[in-house]
Amino acid sequence: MSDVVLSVKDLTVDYGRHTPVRAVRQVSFDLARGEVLGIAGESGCGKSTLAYAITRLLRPPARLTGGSVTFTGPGEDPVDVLGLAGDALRAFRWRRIAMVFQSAMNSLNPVVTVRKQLADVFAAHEPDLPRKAVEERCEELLDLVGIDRARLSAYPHELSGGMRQRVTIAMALALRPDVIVMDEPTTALDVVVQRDILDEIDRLRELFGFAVVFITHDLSLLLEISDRLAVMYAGRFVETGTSREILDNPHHPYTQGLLRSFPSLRGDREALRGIPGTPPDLARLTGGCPFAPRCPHAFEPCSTEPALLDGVACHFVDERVTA
Ligand SMILES: Nc1ncnc2c1ncn2[C@@H]1O[C@H](COP(=O)(O)OP(=O)(O)OP(=O)(O)O)[C@@H](O)[C@H]1O
Repeated sequence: MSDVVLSVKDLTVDYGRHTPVRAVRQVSFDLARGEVLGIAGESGCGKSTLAYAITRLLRPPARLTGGSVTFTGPGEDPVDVLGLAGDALRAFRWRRIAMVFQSAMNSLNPVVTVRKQLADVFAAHEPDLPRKAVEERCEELLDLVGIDRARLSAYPHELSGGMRQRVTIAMALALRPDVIVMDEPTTALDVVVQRDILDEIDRLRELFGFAVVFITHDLSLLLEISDRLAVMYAGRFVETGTSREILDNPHHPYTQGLLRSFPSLRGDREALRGIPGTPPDLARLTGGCPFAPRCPHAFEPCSTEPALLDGVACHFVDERVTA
């Protein structure tokens, strides 16, 4: 049995047709069953676009223009996710891959009770489930995410931000998916609530064994919760490795800069230094390394874009390795 539940190869997404902006450029990764893959990068680097592409939630003007996404359930044949349509696609979402978005308020309907929002997932995907069984499943889901069952009758605005995010996690868990894609799920929450939710996600993952693609700009948070990490810049993965490798020995100058930009949740206190400059405008990429204008090590070879070799896309690193 393959240990890989999701395999993404050379995925490419453009916005617009005439002068397209390439927001995701040839991204590839394998996600093992039960593993947490963290994807880090600054605002606008294409993280959300990648998440939407994997879950088939892209909307125009975004277009998938290349690559493949393959899902393999335990003991099952691989499924070409990009080829799914209609009922097959609807059945696939939630049941196999679920998504948790940054803003719980945007994914919850403000005029519908928690009970009805959870029950709607079952109505759509398990329409034969009797009412009583649905009620029990909704209660169990709230138990799982640590919310009192009495809150089933609440409307989203009656819950705190942390509770609302727990409800969206409960919804994602409803059909016991194999993969949950989480896009900045804790960014809008204060640090203490953020910590509680991360612990909760970890506990639920231990319990159910789903794999997680966890997306955030906060690299230090990802280092804590991820087995493996991918650092994204200008639509591409520029460094990949285990969290340990990246924490102990970051190679790419951008990864090094990101690590200095966030306070470590553990370890020594160090002065924070941001990365000078701003991320590139994806509509104006020149063909060279997109990080070169901000890079302290930029030199002549950076006028061409480096390939991702042995987990890092950087001419300066390549030169040191081969020197
Ligand atoms: N609706 C749109 N139309 C045109 N271009 C878009 C659109 N949405 C995003 N883009 C382009 O795609 C790029 C990637 O956006 P995306 O939202 O995926 O980045 P992100 O890393 O998730 O950022 P954030 O953390 O701010 O959400 C943007 O920099 C922008 O150039």
